[in-house]
Amino acid sequence: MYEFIQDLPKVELHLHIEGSLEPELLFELAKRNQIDLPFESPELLRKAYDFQDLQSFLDIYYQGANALRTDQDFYDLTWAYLQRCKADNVIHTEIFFDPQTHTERGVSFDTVINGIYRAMQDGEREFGITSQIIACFLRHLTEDSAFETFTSINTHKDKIIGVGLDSSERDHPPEKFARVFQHAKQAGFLTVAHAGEEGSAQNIVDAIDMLSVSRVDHGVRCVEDQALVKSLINSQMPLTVCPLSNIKLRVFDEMHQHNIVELLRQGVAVTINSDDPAYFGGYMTDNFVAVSEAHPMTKQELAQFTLNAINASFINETLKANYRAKVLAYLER
Ligand code: HPA
Ligand SMILES: [Zn+2]
Repeated sequence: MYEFIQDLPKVELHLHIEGSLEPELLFELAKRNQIDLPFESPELLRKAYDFQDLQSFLDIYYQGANALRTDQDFYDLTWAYLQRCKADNVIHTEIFFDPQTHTERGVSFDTVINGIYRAMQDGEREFGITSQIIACFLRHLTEDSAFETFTSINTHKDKIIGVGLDSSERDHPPEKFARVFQHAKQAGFLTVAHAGEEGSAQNIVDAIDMLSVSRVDHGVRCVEDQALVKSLINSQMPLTVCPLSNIKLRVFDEMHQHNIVELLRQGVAVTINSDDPAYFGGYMTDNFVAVSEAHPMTKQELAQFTLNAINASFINETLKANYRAKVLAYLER
C-alpha cells in the first residue's frame, strides 16, 4: 500500500508555510541573518519538538518563524516545501501564511508575500504544481489588528485567494472575527477557519454561520454534535483534517482512535493534510500512510481523500475535472 499512496495524486488544503520550516533550513537562515539560536544543532532542536497541546506548539512555532527575514528566506522556505510536494506527488496545494507573525516583528507584508509567490510561480513552471495562497488572521490578536492586516491583504488581491483564521482556538471564538470576515467576503475573498481542533463543536457551527467559510480546517470535534455531523454530510462542507498534527498536539491519543476514516465512511467530505509538517513528523505521504496503517482502507477509499480535496479546492472547474481524471486513471492503472 505504501507504493500506491506514494504515487497517488494528492491535493493539500491545510499547510502553514511557516510550519514547513525544517530545523536544517532554520539553522541556515539563522546563520545567514546572524540570529543566535538556543540549540546546538538541528538534531537537538528537533528533539525539543514534544508538545502537550496546541499552545505549547505555537510558542515554539512562532519562535522558529523569527529566523525568516528576507524575500529570499520566504522563497527558500516555500521552494523547499514545493520540492517535498513533488516527491509526494502533490499536484495542487493551497498554502496558508500568517502575515501578523512577520509584520509584528518588523518584516513587511510585501517581503513575505513576494518571496512565497515567486517560489509558487517557479513551482508551477518547473514541477507543474498549481497553488493558491490563503492569508490567515491570528485569533489571539485583536479584531483591529486583523482589519489592519486585511488592508495589506487587499492590496495583493492578485496573489491571495482567501482569508483564514488560526492560532489559539480556546478563548478566541469565530464570533470575534465575524466583521472582518464579512468585509473580506464583500471584497471577493473566499474564507476558511480553524475550528473544532481544540475548541468545541459549537466553534464549527459558528465558523460556518458567522464566517461563511467554504471549508473548516480540522473540524474533528464535530462528532460531539451528531446534528452537526448530519449537516456536514448534507452540505458536503469539507473538513481539512491533519492526522499527524492531531496526534502530536494530543487531540487524539493514538492514530487508531482518530475519527477520520469513520467520518469518510459516513460520507463527510474529509481530506488529509500535513498542517505543520516540519514540527509534526511528516508530509502528505506520511499522513496518508499513518492513517492507513491504523485504519486499513481500500485503494478507492484512499483515492476518495484526493477526490474530496479536489472538490473542496479553490481551482476552476476545468482544472478540477482534469485532476479528477488523473486520480481515476491512477485507480484504473
Ligand atoms: O494546527 C494549528 N492550529 C492553530 N493554529 C495553527 N497555526 C499553525 N498550525 C496551527
Ligand atoms: Zn493548521
